[in-house]
Amino acid sequence: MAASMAATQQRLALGAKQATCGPAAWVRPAKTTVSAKRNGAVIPDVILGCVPMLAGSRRVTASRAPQQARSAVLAQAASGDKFDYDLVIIGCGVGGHGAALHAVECGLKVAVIEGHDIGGTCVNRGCVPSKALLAASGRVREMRDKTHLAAMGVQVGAVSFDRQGIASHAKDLATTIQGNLRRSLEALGVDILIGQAKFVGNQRVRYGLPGRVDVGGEVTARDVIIATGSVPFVPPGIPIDGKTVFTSDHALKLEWLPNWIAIIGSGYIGLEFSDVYTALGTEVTFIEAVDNLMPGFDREIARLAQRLLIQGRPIDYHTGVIASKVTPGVPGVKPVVIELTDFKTKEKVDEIEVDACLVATGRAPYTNGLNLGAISAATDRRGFVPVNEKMQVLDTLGNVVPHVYCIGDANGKYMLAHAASAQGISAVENICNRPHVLNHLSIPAACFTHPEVSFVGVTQEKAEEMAKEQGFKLGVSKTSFKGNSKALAEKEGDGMAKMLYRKDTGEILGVHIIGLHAADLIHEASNAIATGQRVQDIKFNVHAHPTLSEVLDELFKGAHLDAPQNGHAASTVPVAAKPQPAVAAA
Ligand SMILES: Cc1cc2nc3c(=O)[nH]c(=O)nc-3n(C[C@H](O)[C@H](O)[C@H](O)COP(=O)(O)OP(=O)(O)OC[C@H]3O[C@@H](n4cnc5c(N)ncnc54)[C@H](O)[C@@H]3O)c2cc1C
Ligand SMILES: NC(=O)c1ccc[n+]([C@@H]2O[C@H](COP(=O)([O-])OP(=O)(O)OC[C@H]3O[C@@H](n4cnc5c(N)ncnc54)[C@H](O)[C@@H]3O)[C@@H](O)[C@H]2O)c1
Repeated sequence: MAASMAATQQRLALGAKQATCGPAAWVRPAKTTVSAKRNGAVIPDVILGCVPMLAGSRRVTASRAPQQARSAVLAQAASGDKFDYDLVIIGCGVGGHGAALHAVECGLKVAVIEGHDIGGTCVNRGCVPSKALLAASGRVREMRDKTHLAAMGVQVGAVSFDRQGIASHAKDLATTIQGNLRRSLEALGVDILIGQAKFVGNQRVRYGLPGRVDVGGEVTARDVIIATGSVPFVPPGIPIDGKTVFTSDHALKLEWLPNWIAIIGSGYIGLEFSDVYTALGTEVTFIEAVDNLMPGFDREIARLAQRLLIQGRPIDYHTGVIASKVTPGVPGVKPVVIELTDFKTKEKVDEIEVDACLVATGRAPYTNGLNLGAISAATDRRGFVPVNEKMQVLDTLGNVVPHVYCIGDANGKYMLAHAASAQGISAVENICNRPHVLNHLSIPAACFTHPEVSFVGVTQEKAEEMAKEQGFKLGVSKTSFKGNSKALAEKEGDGMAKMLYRKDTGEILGVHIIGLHAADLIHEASNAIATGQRVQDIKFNVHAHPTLSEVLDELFKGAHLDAPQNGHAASTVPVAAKPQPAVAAA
């Protein structure tokens, strides 16, 4: 999203003069244009009197305001088409927003329909506020770590924080980013329609708000993208009271700091909140269904993460158990009671009492009420909308539902903000008849704990399976942050990086990093995978010294193929010899 926001600013600075992609005829009308074409049809000058409105500010309207009605008419007149819009996007989270920006750039006339708040989960209840909490609490942790500071000759007095101040930082940031997103859409002439949308047909959508006859309407579009996202998944037997038993939706408000909190689930949300809570003085107990913590991570990285993020902090854990029953409490008066049941035997094994309980057991698609039956589609058993590799929605028989696409959390392929946005861009490319398939194995992921964990591609366990099945030798290269000058200057030598690659072809299968700024470091690897760079190419990249990026430099240089490959990229020259810390390569 940040990237698309930056791109928006850039485009605005350039005056949004002309579409930078799409068929030459798809030139987007801009304020300064005197004549323009849309989908090949010339827009008469008389209509162009309205064109500035397309590129100008557009307010959210309760009903189809005259301005929106006019632009819909304009779109029809312009294209000679029978549709109000080229593209309607249902849901305006980061996925819908990314798709809308790209569609405008491709010259499409676009509307988004949003039922709750612009920016969706990521901006209002996810990435953005959680990273604000992590930033503030991380600062508290750092400043309270006297040993760490003393090792650099720094002394600090007592460090205090204001809980409400931290909570406000998160809320204010969400509000700011939400406003930025809205303005970026308005400035590009995207119509923002408010209401819950449902299909009437493949190319016809109705929207409105319950109990509000003044809100809503019906629009038609040549293509429709479903981008309705997800909501917290709460297992049966767990009543959410929003005070003592809650999901991330409530936790992000940081309304109070319990002395002791149980976190059900040790995935991304569980880990990031354990980082926030322990930094601010709360003790944590993890309850994890699988036999080990962080089951989604590469095993070696999870073991190191356990040492760096769990041990030495006020955290204990129960693994292989589920919270079969949770009874809410009353803050300061009555504890929350959690019954633990063995995940495999289903026998009750324990009962714990805590001040609060955060349920972080995954997310469920928000696809209710879309009336998918009207387009002969149905969700899968878990509520996700099935799609093919072009993000086209599939019906119950696996056939493409014409003109309907689904991106982001709602299709369940990869529940990350940047994945939603990338899928949106991919869907728009396909809508514009430029076949595009997103390589999901090149999408990076990061957990913003202190230190951070990041990865791209497959885990070592999966790579070993692939090597066995496909009969190739797996290469494993590893480096440590302990050998990196920049990390040592920061007294942050804890961490490692690992690369998995094919020893025969040099193909990079996965890269995993845990350590300072791992979330930023992963992109060299993810971009290499996306662009098909191989070990024998990437090891000639040059990295500034001293930077953390040299952790990856050493990782790439430490990879060895079975047989020397012919040549490397012509423009690269082997880096000048510089002392390289020892690198372990399998
Ligand atoms: C606590 C937390 C932290 C996270 N941190 C990160 C992170 O650091 N990095 C990361 O990559 N990901 C993170 N995520 C995941 C990320 O938020 C999601 O992957 C992302 O928001 C998905 O985007 P989306 O556009 O698919 O859906 P959403 O952001 O959920 O947006 C969907 C929108 O559609 C609207 N909508 C739904 N149904 C309808 C309808 N019928 N009509 C009209 N509108 C409708 C909703 O109101 C919503 O605004 C985090 C999630 C959580 C919960
Ligand atoms: N930094 C990030 O990118 C980031 C941060 C937060 C959330 N997210 C996204 O949000 C989504 C949801 O995050 P999450 O942490 O809730 O889900 P998750 O899938 O990452 O982890 C859920 C964990 O809960 C465990 N679990 C499930 N049911 C359980 C039960 N009944 N009892 C005990 N344990 C149980 C699972 O084994 C798993 O370890 C993720 O898919 C992720 O993509 C991303």
